[in-house]
Amino acid sequence: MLLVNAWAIQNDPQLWDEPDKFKPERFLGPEDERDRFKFFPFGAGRRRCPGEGLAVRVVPLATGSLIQCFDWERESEKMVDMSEGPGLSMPKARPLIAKYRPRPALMNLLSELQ
Ligand code: HEM
Repeated sequence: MLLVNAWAIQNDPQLWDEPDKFKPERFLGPEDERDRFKFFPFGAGRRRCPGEGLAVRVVPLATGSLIQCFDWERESEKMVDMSEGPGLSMPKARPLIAKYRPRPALMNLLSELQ
């Protein structure tokens, strides 16, 4: 069995400028020009994830809805601990605890969903 260390490639400072920084703009270029073996969250080749099309539509929709509908806060002033725990799917070492409340403009809409 061949196991590719995707984490090492996707965090390699020789491939990425400040790999540990949140810089979504690094992905703004046309998709065709991106190196498919430099960033591959859905794998590569014949066994690559068949759910990619669904995932790239549903994840932004779900995330956007949560941001649009609720105000979010950390539970304290401390920054979120992004340490990784053991496991293949890179779980957070400590769970994220956040506070949220519906945005006033959406109270009526959200109450109709029950
Ligand atoms: C953000 C969401 C997702 C991520 C990051 C992800 C990532 C991956 C990765 C890395 C693989 C292994 C690819 C390889 O071996 O090269 C995989 C395989 C697979 N994924 Fe996903 N996936 C996601 C969502 C989904 C969804 C929504 C579905 C189905 C509705 C799905 C179905 C599958 C299946 C069936 C395989 C096995 C393919 C095979 O072995 O031939 N995935 N996925």
